[in-house]
Amino acid sequence: MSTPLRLGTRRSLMATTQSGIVADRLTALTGREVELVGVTTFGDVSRAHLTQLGGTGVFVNDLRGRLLAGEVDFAVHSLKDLPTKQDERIALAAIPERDDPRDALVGPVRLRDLPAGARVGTGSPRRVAQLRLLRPDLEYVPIRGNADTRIGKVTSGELDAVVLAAAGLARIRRDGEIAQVFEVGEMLPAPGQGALAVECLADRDDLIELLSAVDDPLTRAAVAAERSVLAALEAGCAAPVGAFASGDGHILNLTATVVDVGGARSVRKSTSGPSPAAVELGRELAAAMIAEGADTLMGEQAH
Ligand SMILES: NCc1[nH]cc(CCC(=O)O)c1CC(=O)O
Repeated sequence: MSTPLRLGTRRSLMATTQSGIVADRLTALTGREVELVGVTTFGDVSRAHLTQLGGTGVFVNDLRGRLLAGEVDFAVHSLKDLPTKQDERIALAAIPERDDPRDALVGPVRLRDLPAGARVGTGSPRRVAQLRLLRPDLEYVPIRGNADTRIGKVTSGELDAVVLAAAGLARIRRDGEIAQVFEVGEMLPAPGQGALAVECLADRDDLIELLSAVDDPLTRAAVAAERSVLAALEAGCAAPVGAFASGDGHILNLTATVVDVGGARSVRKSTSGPSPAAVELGRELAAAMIAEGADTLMGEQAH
């Protein structure tokens, strides 16, 4: 009997749910037991300073610190929170099959049925920018906090609706309150949205091999293309950049957009190409978008 693998996870419901799903799938496929190790990250204890600390990257870095310290064997992150530049000491050992990549509106009615002037909460420039294209007559209110806190502002009447990732809502079992799931054509998700990243130390070859059991090559190719767009635009997770790719393992279809935060102008382009060239596909699409002025839309805050 081998010892259980230690999976480091934040203690939030969303984090423990997604860690538990990966743990169960790994055990089912490999027979290896997994033990969840709850970790309180620096980002969890000093939420107020999250903006100064550099957004969700703090959670990722804290869990990576536990890997480097040998306290846990592997970690599961929301892929869209990973910086585009990989730490070479850490291996992205698996990208499991993606959940719903789309954004969702939590509120009483669909976006088109909200009255003019309705207050819609979202902290994401990407969502605000695309929502402004759909409904320029609404008021967009920046909000922070976890998904429960955000939904609470609708329940309390402080806001009329909030927009969150459908996958995250499902993981905290609040998807019953979704009034509308946006089609990717009307609201491009963040690169990697709905996907998970399984990381361990880069020098643990046996563990990387074991974790590859939960890897999904179709998802891996799609998110590689999406993240390549983001990297080539030199944009971070707070940039008004949406990207979505899907494919059959041979051909990958990729669409990306950059919208100026005022929602007045946008650049949007699609392409397709062979799946193994996912990274090049994303890079070329970004270059074509920059040629159409995408970089001038991002503003200072995107860098
Ligand atoms: N930035 C926070 C974050 N990171 C991952 C998710 C949702 C789940 C996912 O995209 O996999 C969320 C919340 C949200 O955007 O609504």
